[in-house]
Amino acid sequence: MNTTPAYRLAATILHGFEAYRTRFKAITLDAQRRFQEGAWRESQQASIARINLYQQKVDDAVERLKRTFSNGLLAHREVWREARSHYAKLISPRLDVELAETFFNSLFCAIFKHRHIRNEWMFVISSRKEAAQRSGIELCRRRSIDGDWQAALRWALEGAALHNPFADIARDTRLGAALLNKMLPGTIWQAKDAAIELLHSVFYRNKGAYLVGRITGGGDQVPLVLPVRHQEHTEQNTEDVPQLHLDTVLITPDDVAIIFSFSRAYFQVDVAVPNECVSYLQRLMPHKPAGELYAAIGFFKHGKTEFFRALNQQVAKREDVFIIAPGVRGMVMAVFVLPSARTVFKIIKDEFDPAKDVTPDIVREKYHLVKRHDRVGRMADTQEFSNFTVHNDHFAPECLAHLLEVAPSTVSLKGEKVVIKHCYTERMMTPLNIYLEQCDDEAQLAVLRDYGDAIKQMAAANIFPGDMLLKNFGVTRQGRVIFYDYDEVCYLTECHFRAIPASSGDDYLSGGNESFSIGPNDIFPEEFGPFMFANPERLRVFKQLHPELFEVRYWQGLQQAIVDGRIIDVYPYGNEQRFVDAEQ
Ligand SMILES: Nc1ncnc2c1ncn2[C@@H]1O[C@H](COP(=O)(O)OP(=O)(O)OP(=O)(O)O)[C@@H](O)[C@H]1O
Repeated sequence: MNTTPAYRLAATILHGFEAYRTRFKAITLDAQRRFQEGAWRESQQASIARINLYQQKVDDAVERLKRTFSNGLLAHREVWREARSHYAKLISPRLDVELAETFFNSLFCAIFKHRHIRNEWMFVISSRKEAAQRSGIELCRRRSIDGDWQAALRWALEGAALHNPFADIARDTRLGAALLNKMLPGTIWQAKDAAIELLHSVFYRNKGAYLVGRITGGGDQVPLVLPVRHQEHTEQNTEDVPQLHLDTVLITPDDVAIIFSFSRAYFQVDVAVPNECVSYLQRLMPHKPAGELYAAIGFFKHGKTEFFRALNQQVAKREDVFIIAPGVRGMVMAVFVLPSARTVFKIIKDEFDPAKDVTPDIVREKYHLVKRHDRVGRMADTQEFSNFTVHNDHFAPECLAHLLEVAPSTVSLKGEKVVIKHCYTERMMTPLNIYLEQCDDEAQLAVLRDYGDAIKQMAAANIFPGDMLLKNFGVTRQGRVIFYDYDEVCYLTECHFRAIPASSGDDYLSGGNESFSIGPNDIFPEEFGPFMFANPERLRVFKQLHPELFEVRYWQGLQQAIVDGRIIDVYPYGNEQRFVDAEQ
């Protein structure tokens, strides 16, 4: 047996990784039961527990390393070089090699405080070529249509590992087939070789179970997602086994991409070979970076590894340079972008604008809060980086000068390198204020409706954005409005929604009226208008679309629903796409 310190180091890290994977799997596998029983509150807790799990297991493993090895040994980079090579051999039979490598990286970074990030000592580049990782495990089930789309949909639903019965599967498949008839390209609908293919794994999130795959035929393909939910009237009934229904059928790449969006909670889905599942999903959604798909199935740390590798490649291509983010500059964050990578980088400034009542620690805590919370398709996911290092000529000079000026404690020059001690990255969007200046009337109406929906859906998930200015929201390629400025977010239930007393006149905000004092959490929905829109015509349209947002009662009603434990549905597709009520 090999007992060299480097081998024992590798074996100890692997032990830590196995502990993480075992617990991750247990939480994930239990999603089937949670869905079966309609244990929605438990699902929310499981989701948070699984997000926190990674750091807990890294901390445990660091502790173990420190107990087992002397500091001198752990600080010796040559030992890590050897350990890396032992570890690569030890993990080679595994089906999740890439995740195991990321775990090794996490430990290396924890011990060396994110310094010395080099491929010699950790896995900056994966040790494995993709081709070597084919497991031979069957990912999908498949059935030809043979002219009967309803029967194929019945097979799709009944063959999924869902234990509850469908309330009316004939109706579900009839509606599903009718929708496919309307939406599928003729080349597939009429193809003799048309077939449905679905991943064996079921994707669970919130109150939904999603079957994911594709429809092929005539040399063509479309993605396919079948969202399954509990029948509404059985939901509260604890006596009966809840019955199921097919909620809609999604086949456009945009609709499917929205289901897998970076702005949603991660799926609970048991996948035998993560890398093969992600490759399959990428074939359905070619625009989605692998990193986002890893995150979507719960492996957000490995998503960060993939993101970092892709970013390095993009930077090396030198298609463009880092520039200051277009739009209004932040009072708290210095934001720059690499447009070709569709990525923004956010650095906490050394000094905040006096209008801001937060500290750097509060800002970090708010970003962390959002990371753990259900982002309901309305809040961008972020990755956190320490000691992010890039050659200085990758920056536009004015961008680098700006960062050095506003965040000198975070951004520094080391020779020709720019070292950024801490930053967040997230997907680049078009800031809503800029989008509104550029879009036509039809797009304006759609985006104003979605802006209000975004605020309502975050509120239903117990998040109040704090700062609802247009500049704090972005618009995705699919025209969805997403919130990205977290320094003032709080739980909706912590807010105190108030009406302005009739007698307070114009003095109330200045405190001129002594009988009317304002507390730190007081919020006056009647006053939202001028904060949101400088343009009165836009405000008028918005008020017509979302009048309730300006009413105290509306907000208080939502707070009560949250306190009562009513978990409000937020569908990752339009209400008009749902089959519910379709035949009534
Ligand atoms: N994901 C993104 N995509 C595109 N642009 C973005 C993104 N995030 C931020 N920006 C740009 O950077 C600006 C500042 O970002 P952000 O609002 O996060 O900073 P802040 O300092 O917290 O802002 P505030 O002063 O409103 O508190 C935004 O107004 C926008 O123009």
